[in-house]
Amino acid sequence: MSGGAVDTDPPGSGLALAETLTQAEKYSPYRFFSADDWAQFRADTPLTLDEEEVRRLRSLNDPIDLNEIRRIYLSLSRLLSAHVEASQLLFRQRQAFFNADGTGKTPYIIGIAGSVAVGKSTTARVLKELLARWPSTPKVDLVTTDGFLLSNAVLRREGLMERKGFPESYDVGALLRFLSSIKSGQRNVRAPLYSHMTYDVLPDAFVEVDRPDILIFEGINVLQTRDIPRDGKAVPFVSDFFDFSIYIDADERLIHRWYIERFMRLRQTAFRDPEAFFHKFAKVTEEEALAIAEGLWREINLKNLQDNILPTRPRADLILRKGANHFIEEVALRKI
Ligand SMILES: Nc1ncnc2c1ncn2[C@@H]1O[C@H](COP(=O)(O)OP(=O)(O)O)[C@@H](O)[C@H]1O
Ligand SMILES: CC(C)(COP(=O)(O)O)[C@@H](O)C(=O)NCCC(=O)O
Repeated sequence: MSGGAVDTDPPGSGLALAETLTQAEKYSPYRFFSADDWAQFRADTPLTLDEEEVRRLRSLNDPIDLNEIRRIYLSLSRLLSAHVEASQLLFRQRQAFFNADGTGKTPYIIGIAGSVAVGKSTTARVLKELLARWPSTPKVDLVTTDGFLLSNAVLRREGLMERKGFPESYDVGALLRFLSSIKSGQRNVRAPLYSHMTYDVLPDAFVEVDRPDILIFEGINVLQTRDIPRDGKAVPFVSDFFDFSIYIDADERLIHRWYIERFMRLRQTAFRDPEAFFHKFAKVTEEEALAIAEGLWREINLKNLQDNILPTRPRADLILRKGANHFIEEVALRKI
């Protein structure tokens, strides 16, 4: 990441504006933009969503609005359009290089990573809609990695219920088989589904992915790596299948606040359902609920963020850094 020997201090991978606008940017693999500068790159990209559609796409507790789409997401959509077009051109050039006749191009895969409660789902859904409305009307699918979690029965048996979301709680083999099938151009590839209501993977429920032009693959773990074995039997990382990756970032204290606020709102909504796994938390006092949310944050999600998610940030092609209220304040784009 440091780009060779230099006399100065090695660049940090942090995104604090003060740091990024100085010496560090010169040696960093990223170019940094304030949200206002980033917004200029939307050029004449049309706004294809309306206020009502944005309301429908956003998650609980995420105040994203049309202005934020205009400010951040139109430039991102334009950038991704350039990347997808370049990838299609490269594909045709490769075909010519091999004198191959046209087996179709396989899906362009965009990974979206970041902490629990940082708002990955909203970003993924908004991008899906914007990309699908390009003039070329590509088919865009979205898959989330929670479907690849081990079932609660297995997690309990292995003593991993308190480690949900940690690397060992996913069926990594299934994740890799899924992405490998997609990238080899297979049709009707099945991805398992997760329910936040039952807090478990859904038995026998799948979504079928049938050769989309673009697949958005979203989850906390998508940029994670593993130790490489010395016996030459290395298996790929999930991100080896990505054409582009995005990390949604924010100060740990903000994400903490968003997690707690969301939990307290879920108590008044989703947890009210007697079928909900967390229904018991709708019935305790406000103070008890707060203590439970704080415990879940501290013991599971914060640890996972610090140990397994944040360390993957420097692997992303693009980092969207949020400030208070979920609004993006800074953008870092990997130099090419
Ligand atoms: N216990 C829960 N019950 C119902 N919905 C939930 C629960 N936990 C999270 N969600 C919803 O699931 C989605 C994914 O949440 P999460 O994995 O934390 O990612 P992010 O907040 O980055 O999108 C969000 O839309 C969130 O509001
Ligand atoms: C299901 C999750 C691991 C997120 O999974 P992802 O889609 O990012 O793979 C997370 O939302 C979660 O439930 N974490 C467990 C701790 C908690 O209940 O907050």
